[in-house]
Amino acid sequence: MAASEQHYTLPLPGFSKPVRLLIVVAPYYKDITDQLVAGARGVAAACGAEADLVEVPGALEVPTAIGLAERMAKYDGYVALGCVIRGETTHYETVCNDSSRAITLLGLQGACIGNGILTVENRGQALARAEVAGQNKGGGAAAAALHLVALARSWAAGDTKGIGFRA
Ligand SMILES: Nc1c(NC[C@H](O)[C@H](O)[C@H](O)CO)[nH]c(=O)[nH]c1=O
Ligand SMILES: CC(=O)[C@@H](O)COP(=O)(O)O
Repeated sequence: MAASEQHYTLPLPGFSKPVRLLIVVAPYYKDITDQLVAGARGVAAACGAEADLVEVPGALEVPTAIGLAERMAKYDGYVALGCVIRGETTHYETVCNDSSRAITLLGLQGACIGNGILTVENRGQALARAEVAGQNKGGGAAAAALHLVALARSWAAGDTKGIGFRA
């Protein structure tokens, strides 16, 4: 897969203090989310970050797990992974909208979260986006979380010329 189809860039190198990520995965479609997890772990390893993993039943529980973990203040960032495939009813909209909105709200409250919950029409779309050799959306979500961690750390250190700012 051409790297150009993997729509993310790794955060700038050089985390001086180890980064601890928590991957929260909803293995509703485990064969698909296993690819997302592999992609996220690959990016975390490439950036020297540690990554723990917890499972929840479905995408609707992912933000709750992140909120619980954030209160423990044990992790620097979070990778939300899952796969939501449209069914016969409107429940698809609920699962997609409520999980993504809750994750966004947690981010606005200061949690560094990359959202790799796929919201797709069918398995083919899911596989194309989950496969590490494909669009690697799990890797992209991990990169997003790490970018936010780097940004938060650079600003906390008073560095406004680092990541996120351009001279
Ligand atoms: N249909 C999908 C779900 N549905 C389950 C919900 O996420 C939730 O676990 C349930 O409503 C209990 O609160 N979850 C997915 O991750 N993917 C789906 O396609
Ligand atoms: C995304 C969903 O919740 C969906 O898979 C549930 O299927 P259905 O709408 O047919 O009940």
